[in-house]
Amino acid sequence: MKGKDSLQNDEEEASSSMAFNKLDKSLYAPSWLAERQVAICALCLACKLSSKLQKRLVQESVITKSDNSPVSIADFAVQALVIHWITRAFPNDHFIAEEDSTALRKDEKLLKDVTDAVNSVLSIDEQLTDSEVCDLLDLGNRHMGTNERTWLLDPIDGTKGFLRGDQYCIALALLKDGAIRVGILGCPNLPLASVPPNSHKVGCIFHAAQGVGAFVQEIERGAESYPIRVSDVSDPAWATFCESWEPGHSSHELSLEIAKILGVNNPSVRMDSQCKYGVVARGEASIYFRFPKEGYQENVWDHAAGSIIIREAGGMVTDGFGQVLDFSKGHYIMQC
Ligand SMILES: Nc1ncnc2c1ncn2[C@@H]1O[C@H](COP(=O)(O)OS(=O)(=O)O)[C@@H](OP(=O)(O)O)[C@H]1O
Ligand SMILES: [Mg+2]
Ligand SMILES: [Mg+2]
Ligand SMILES: [Mg+2]
Repeated sequence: MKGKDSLQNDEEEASSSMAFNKLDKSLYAPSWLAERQVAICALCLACKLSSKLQKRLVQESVITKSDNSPVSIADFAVQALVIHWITRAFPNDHFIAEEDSTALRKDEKLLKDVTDAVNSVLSIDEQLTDSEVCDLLDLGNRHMGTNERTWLLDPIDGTKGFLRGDQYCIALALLKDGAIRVGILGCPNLPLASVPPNSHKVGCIFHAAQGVGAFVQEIERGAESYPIRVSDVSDPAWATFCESWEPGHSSHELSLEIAKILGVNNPSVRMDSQCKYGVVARGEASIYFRFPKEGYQENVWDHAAGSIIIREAGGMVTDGFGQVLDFSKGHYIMQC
């Protein structure tokens, strides 16, 4: 039988172990290392594939979706490839991705071109069939519970830029328990840095994880990562802002008007895709304005990865009312 003291000891032990558990959690917050490594690997391969496809652009392989936006072989092939890579490492994870297999299931030649493209960057023993490619694509369109680990994927963000031969990126983010935990942007046409010694190297990957920071690296597995910070310019007169290349995606007139009111003197940097978030995260521009037409609802995959990279680089991403963005409600971004 235990005396008072021994009970007291048990209580002390229990409370100290609770304290340890608390301490444990705060000291060893997840760094999402495995997820970052797998996602960076996936994007290295995906960037290799998209660069190859951008070089041999075949305009007849571009189709127009029901919302009038373009989609190419590259969008389908990259989505299938990235989902293939992530599910191999994390078979229970879910996805919300931009594309699906509907068009491919109706067009044998297009499906074959997409499967060939994916297989061109996979080893002989990993080759996928047409039907596996369709199934992988459709994994991006299953509904998930709000607490499930869910990857948000834009296989080619800035498809119009991609087709023009300009900037685009591959955007991947991990949502868990309602918040974005990891974000990766593969930007094959963006210089590694704007200043020497790395300005001549083209192509970079931005990556960030909650509480870990934001980094940039070359598009190469195992390449060294460099920490990045947003600009410390506080006087708008010295600020540079960026905005969409396409005036139909974001009003150039409105951003110019607001820039004038703020006293921004520099001309805007117009660039396709979430590459804009990367440019702001490493301090080459200080503001990203986006003013879509009234009624347009932003997709989660168009901003999730960019947002965490900005936040981890010391910046802020909000809607026009200063509210943080909610990525946890499905395809569309909600205001918190
Ligand atoms: N009407 C409208 N308004 C606002 N945004 C739209 C609109 N239409 C499309 N999109 C989305 O814009 C994504 C491309 O990113 P950006 O607009 O930053 O780049 S761009 O310079 O305009 O190409 C683009 O992403 P991708 O479809 O992945 O290319 C779209 O999701
Ligand atoms: Mg699109
Ligand atoms: Mg997009
Ligand atoms: Mg896209």
